[in-house]
Amino acid sequence: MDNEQPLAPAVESILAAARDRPVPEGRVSVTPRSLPDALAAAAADGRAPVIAEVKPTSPTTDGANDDDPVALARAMVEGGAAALSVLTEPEHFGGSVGTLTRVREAVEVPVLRKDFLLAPEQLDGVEADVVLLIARFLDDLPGMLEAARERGFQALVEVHTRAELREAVDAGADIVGVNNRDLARLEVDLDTFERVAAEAPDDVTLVAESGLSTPDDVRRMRAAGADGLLVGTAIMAGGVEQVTANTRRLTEAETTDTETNE
Ligand SMILES: O=P(O)(O)OC[C@@H](O)[C@@H](O)c1c[nH]c2ccccc12
Repeated sequence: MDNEQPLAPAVESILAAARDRPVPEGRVSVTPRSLPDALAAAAADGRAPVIAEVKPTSPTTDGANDDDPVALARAMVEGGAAALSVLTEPEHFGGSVGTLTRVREAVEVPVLRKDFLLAPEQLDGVEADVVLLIARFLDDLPGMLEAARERGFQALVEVHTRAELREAVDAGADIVGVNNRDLARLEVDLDTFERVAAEAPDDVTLVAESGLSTPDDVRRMRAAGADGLLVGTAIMAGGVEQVTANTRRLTEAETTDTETNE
């Protein structure tokens, strides 16, 4: 555990709930859809490689989006999303593992399980193509990475600082997300990705996470080396009838038309 600044109270509360969650029975064994391949295929197709996130609510969002998660997910894929992320944290993000299963059955793109997983047994209980591992919360990151891979998962290791990036790379992470939101103040700063990504080895798949809302943000993160862009709030805004357009606006950020129009 990396103790820089104290965590925000909301994050402490999320972690306490994560520690208390019942351990799922059994053990999953996944045949994953490749996230790096899906991101690369989108980029080769001229689409900005967006991972669109089904996030009904969050500690930094007002209210909740009650639209059907499967309808939202389909709308995101229709808008060109290369992959999806589904919150499964129940108490603070309105997620569930059942939602993830239904979404993964409904789409063909890779699906990331977004949750606060602290121990290997918590990886069980639901299949996903990718699991999120947050470096700051894991005392034994290499152990969690190994446990994830033993079950067939790909792992997206989330970092916020250069020190955490080194930790992730040393642990053998090959997909790294840089969260622009800091877990101490819950504030977003897009410089974070630029600063941290500059230090990443070339063979790591890099994902820029949080706070991306405009085509300019997408182009900025791509210029700084992002292979993927994780976007929740800006895509969820307006509900299901808006989601396809919200997604398309970002996936088309790199086409000539969009650039000349803005
Ligand atoms: O809604 P945003 O700002 O587009 O962010 C999406 C995603 O990065 C964010 O939900 C997130 C990043 N890391 C997390 C860890 C747990 C829960 C959520 C997250």
